[in-house]
Amino acid sequence: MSTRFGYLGPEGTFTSMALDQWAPADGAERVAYGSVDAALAALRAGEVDGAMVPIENSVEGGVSATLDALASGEPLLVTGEVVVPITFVLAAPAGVSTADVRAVGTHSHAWAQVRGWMAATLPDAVYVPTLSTAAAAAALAAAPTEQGFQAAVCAPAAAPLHGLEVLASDIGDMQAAVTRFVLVARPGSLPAPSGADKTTVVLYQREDHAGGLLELLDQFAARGINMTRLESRPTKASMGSYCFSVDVEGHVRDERLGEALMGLRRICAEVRFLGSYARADGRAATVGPRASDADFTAARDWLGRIREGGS
Ligand SMILES: O=C(O)C(=O)Cc1ccccc1
Repeated sequence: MSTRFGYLGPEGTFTSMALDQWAPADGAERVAYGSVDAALAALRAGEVDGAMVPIENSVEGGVSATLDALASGEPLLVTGEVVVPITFVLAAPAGVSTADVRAVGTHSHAWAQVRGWMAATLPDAVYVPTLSTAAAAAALAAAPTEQGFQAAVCAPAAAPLHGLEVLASDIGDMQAAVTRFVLVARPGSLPAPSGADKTTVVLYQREDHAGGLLELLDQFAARGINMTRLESRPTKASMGSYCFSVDVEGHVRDERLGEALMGLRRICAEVRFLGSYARADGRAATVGPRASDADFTAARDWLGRIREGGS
């Protein structure tokens, strides 16, 4: 049976490029969805076997739609990550020039990354949000006069794909911008440790109290675990109620991570495990002093001995 991958479409989004990178031109079927929520709902419903969604951008930060959809609802697991360099073009149907552009359609994360260029080049242009960058390009190509915008900000490859011409290239404010995408699956078997892994969890506190976040983070720090991302997201239950979405280096099968998660399970109202997966850059985890598997196993063996009256 071939694998079916859902993704934030249509073809030509940065997410579709992440999927190209993850599953290059093998027989896997690809199904485009209009939003992150739709792609993850299709995965939960069993329409697809995996879904590629954007989670974090080096300029604009976390993708709230993805963080929130993973933090609640039927459990899902991240099974891999892909990092894609991001460059943007301004694209429009043939015959439209930069001087004609009064409004620009694109994804909110793309707009945030070209704001400086827009302020300098098209200071009066209005931003029109679309569900993805390629959705703006596809809409312009299908009905150029009905969108309320004359140009789209999208990936360079999306312009020819959707029959648009490039008015300006490389319009991103930060040359080195990258976006991190995750491949999500329904719960099942975990990827085996690769030696260079990351683990993602969402932590829900029991009650608000002084030092509460410090207590959570200390579970990692005390066991020599390096954190690579920390975001607070509203739980949506009431004003001021937050959960914490955290990436740490290592695999749940690592002794230090297993012990940290047990510590968190004791002190949190809920710990949502979102997966252990190979990190895109292949960099091995930085492990604090005396926090290797052998160190933890030796300490546990010692405890076993003294419990039996030994030393
Ligand atoms: O809209 C897209 O092309 C996406 O894949 C989401 C996105 C938007 C801007 C930067 C990175 C990802």
